[in-house]
Amino acid sequence: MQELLNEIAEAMATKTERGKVADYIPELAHVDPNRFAISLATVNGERYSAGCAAAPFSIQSISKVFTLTIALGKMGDALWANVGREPSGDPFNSIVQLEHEGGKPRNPFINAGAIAVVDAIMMGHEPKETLAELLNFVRYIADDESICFDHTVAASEMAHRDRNASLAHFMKAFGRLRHDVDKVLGTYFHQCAIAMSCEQLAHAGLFLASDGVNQPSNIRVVSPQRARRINSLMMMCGHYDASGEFAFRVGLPGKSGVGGGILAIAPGQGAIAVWSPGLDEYGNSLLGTEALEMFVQRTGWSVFGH
Ligand SMILES: NC(=O)CC[C@H](N)C(=O)O
Repeated sequence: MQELLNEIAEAMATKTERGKVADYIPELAHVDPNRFAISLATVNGERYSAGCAAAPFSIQSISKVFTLTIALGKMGDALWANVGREPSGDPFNSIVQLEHEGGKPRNPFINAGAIAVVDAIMMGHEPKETLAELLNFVRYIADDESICFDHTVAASEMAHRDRNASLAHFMKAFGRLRHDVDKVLGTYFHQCAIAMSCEQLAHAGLFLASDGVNQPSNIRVVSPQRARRINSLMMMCGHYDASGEFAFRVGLPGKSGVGGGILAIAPGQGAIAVWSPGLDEYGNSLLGTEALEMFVQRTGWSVFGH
């Protein structure tokens, strides 16, 4: 397995077409597009990495998996009153469907859906309390107390919030958000600005590969049914309007972020985190997807087999 990850990292190092680093959040534009990392954490407790797998990066929308998990823990199926479970077929920051669909976002992984999820988690509390809860959860599932928010990235996104603010205000106008819009956005931007390495992310995702049980601690995080459902949502919606393409090429539940990370879950096998900052036109990591495609071709770990 170590050899395979080395091979993947070497293959990615030779690529000249590396995608485009996100610059609509100016702070993300400074990241070196030549960086690459891959980490695998298996359900048997094995760990393999190649590239700069200990380097933290902005996890961005990958955080939406963690907030969804917390929200389902707090309110269970009541969450679905305000967030749907269908792929949107539109870009991650699109507003168009909200108007026709009563302000209810299609799924928890597009921006509107994630903003609704964070509003649901707040439950009348202040942003800093919600963020402390989120950080504790992420540190717990990654078994790493060093994980932090990158406040510079959060501030950069707050300063350029017009698009996400539009989504939030629009939903609020439909009565979908309970809290003050700026407080919800501040919480959402910090959530997206969590910095993690591929090693930490693969560890954090392991409970989803393991029927809801964190490894190696053997502590249950969610029920097997909930793990299955979160994986289904990642498969159908985790890459926005390129979710079908990702399923076609990789065939694993996956969640991408505009920081260039992807967390992929191979149920019963392990969690794989990849990072390459350059994005394709849908905002998903170009080489991260290629690396995962190579990984499943060689391991046969796609949920659809070889
Ligand atoms: N796709 C993403 O990673 C988007 C997250 C980013 N924080 C945003 O709201 O635009």
